[in-house]
Amino acid sequence: MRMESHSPLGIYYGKDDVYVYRTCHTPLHAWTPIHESPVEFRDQTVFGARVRMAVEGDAFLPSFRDGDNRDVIATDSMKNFLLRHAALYEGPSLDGYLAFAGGRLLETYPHVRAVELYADEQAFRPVPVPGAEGFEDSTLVFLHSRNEWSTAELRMERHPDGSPFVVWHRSGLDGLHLIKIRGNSFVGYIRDEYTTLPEDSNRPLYVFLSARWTYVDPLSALSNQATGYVLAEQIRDLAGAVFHALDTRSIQHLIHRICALALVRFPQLESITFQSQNRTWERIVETADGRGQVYTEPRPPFGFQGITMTRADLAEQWPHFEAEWETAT
Ligand SMILES: O=c1[nH]c(=O)c2[nH]c(=O)[nH]c2[nH]1
Repeated sequence: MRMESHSPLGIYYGKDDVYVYRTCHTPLHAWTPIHESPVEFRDQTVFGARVRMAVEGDAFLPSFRDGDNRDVIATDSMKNFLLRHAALYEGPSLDGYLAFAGGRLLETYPHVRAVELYADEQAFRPVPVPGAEGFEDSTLVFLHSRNEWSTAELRMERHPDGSPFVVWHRSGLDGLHLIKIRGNSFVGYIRDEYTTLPEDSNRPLYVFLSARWTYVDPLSALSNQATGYVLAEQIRDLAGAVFHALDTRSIQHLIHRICALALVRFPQLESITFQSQNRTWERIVETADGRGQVYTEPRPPFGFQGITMTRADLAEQWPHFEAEWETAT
């Protein structure tokens, strides 16, 4: 999910796909342990990101209108700026790195009115190696994980005194693909002359998920201590645990409960968004022993769902959610 930035003049430019790798970075701690996840920290011996940076400002109009490049920061220089600032960044989080680099960019180039930064984590996890007491994490060899990844995005502008501030910031999780092999139904929907889908009281459900969340205080994620940081791995595990525990009546039902529990578990979050796509496999045949099924990929088109839940939404929609969830699971 890569969004465009829009300046009042409708002009912006920047650099995309800037790959930043930094070794021997400090680990990122999961400051709020939750019942649904064993993850305590993210090893960042290899910290990787694919970054997109876009700048806006009236000062760039002459370059668009007249071909006058005197105020243009070459996008090649932007790439160098991002890479050099990866070495100078003292905090632990991807989000904090973006805020650091964005703030320094605004300080360095006073004619830039706003900067937007987006990053997809390039996850490298230690491989298990045999040690004296069983398997342990290698400190030398890391696996480039092609599975789900964390994201960070923010916009920065400057105060009247010239100092930079964060206009908005979101952390996220992309590429999460979860299959639940039974315990899902989809029944009771409108049946009319357009309906061909049979009701299913026990379907497998394969969903592609992505999430975005905002903090009550962005410094929880952006400061060099990042003492309120929510790891995307925790959101991933929470989504998996909710899927496991819930007899899902639809994907809408599932993502509502995931958002609600995330807000309960992480009081530092202001809102959470989940988007889903229904990729439920097509059932072909039962296995010979009658215990399993053979499936294949579904054909397009694919249904999708989305929800943004704020703390106020949760209080209004379901004031006793936490107690009811604990009782039900
Ligand atoms: O979880 C679902 N929600 C829907 O709205 C829907 N519509 C559909 O055809 N299948 C599904 N599944």
